[in-house]
Amino acid sequence: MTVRVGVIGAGMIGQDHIRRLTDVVAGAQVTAVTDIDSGRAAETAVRVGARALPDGPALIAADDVDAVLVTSWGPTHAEHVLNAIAAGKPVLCEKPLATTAEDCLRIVDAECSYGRRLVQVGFMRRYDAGYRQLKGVLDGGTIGTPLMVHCAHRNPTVPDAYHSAMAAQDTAVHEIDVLRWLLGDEIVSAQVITPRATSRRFEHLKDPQIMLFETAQGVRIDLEVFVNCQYGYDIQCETVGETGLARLPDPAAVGIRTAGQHGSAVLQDWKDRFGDAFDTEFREWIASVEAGGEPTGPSAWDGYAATVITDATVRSLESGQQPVTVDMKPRPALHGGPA
Ligand SMILES: NC(=O)c1ccc[n+]([C@@H]2O[C@H](COP(=O)([O-])OP(=O)(O)OC[C@H]3O[C@@H](n4cnc5c(N)ncnc54)[C@H](O)[C@@H]3O)[C@@H](O)[C@H]2O)c1
Ligand SMILES: O[C@H]1[C@H](O)[C@@H](O)[C@H](O)[C@@H](O)[C@H]1O
Repeated sequence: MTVRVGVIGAGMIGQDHIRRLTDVVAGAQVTAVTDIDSGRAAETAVRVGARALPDGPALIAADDVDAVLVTSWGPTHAEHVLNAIAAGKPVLCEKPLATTAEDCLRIVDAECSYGRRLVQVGFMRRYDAGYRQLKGVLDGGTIGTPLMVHCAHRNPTVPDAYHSAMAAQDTAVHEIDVLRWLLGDEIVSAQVITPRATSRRFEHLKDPQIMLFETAQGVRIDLEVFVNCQYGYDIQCETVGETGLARLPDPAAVGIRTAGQHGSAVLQDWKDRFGDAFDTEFREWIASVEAGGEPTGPSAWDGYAATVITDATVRSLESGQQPVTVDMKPRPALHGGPA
């Protein structure tokens, strides 16, 4: 069976995922595209042999759409995801699930009322080969009980439109999701500290930022977010346990020795660093839709948790850099809570 996918939002990442569904992932076909820029939707549809539809509701209702991909702007996600649940169609929503915790909860509640999981959130790091190896080591008990995690998330530069809260909402949100998954633990408090600011930033931006998280089991996480580091796109994650240490592998790169030096190139772009992870994410999502089962990836609950934790992180940044308690609602039975 070919899974027929309708795409809402044909911008930067929407185009990349349309290419992925068309050229990379077997068993999928993009049959419908919509964008508030109707010219962009029409041009994209012609290119991939799909139909351009006027808006999200028309696309979700279409008979030739089995599953929905939401890649529009964050504030519009909740409406499209709620409509997909109402239509009983599986939906993969790029992060964030919604921009407010209240909207995330409405989605969680709608799914619970529907009675089965339909929603997957686009946290692609869970599909990265290195993170999966790291999780295998932690779950296998090789380094004993985890005690501390040291992370860094560095981008070479960011545009003027990137503001200080985005360090949590847009950037650290990837660590927030992947660390909850890696540790099988919940983040219960967040704090931000701002060191000396780099001169290579737009004036309004606090950069770098150090984020400190604590989990329910008492694991301490420190995360450096430095989005104007100049030298490359660099993701580091080192877990210290009772009997050892496990480090996320760097992407494979040719070692070069020349002119009395040795070294290797550092990637410059997150699309290169996580391109394979996105491919795996989409392969596994399409396989789950084809099998008619529930999605196996990050859930609506994970989307809710990420939004609540990023909200607490931003509150710490904006209110004196003190620790802020993460206030999460009880987990429903559909998402592993008590029956
Ligand atoms: N997983 C990741 O690492 C990752 C990376 C980049 C972006 N994203 C997320 O993907 C989403 C899109 O980001 P982008 O960089 O592609 O943005 P973009 O601005 O390039 O594209 C968004 C597109 O959605 C369209 N759009 C907006 N509202 C719409 C609506 N209601 N209906 C139909 N179309 C609508 C816009 O016209 C635009 O073409 C964001 O939520 C972003 O956070 C995730
Ligand atoms: O939207 C991007 C993307 O999510 C990247 O993975 C992250 O490194 C960037 O900081 C962020 O701005």
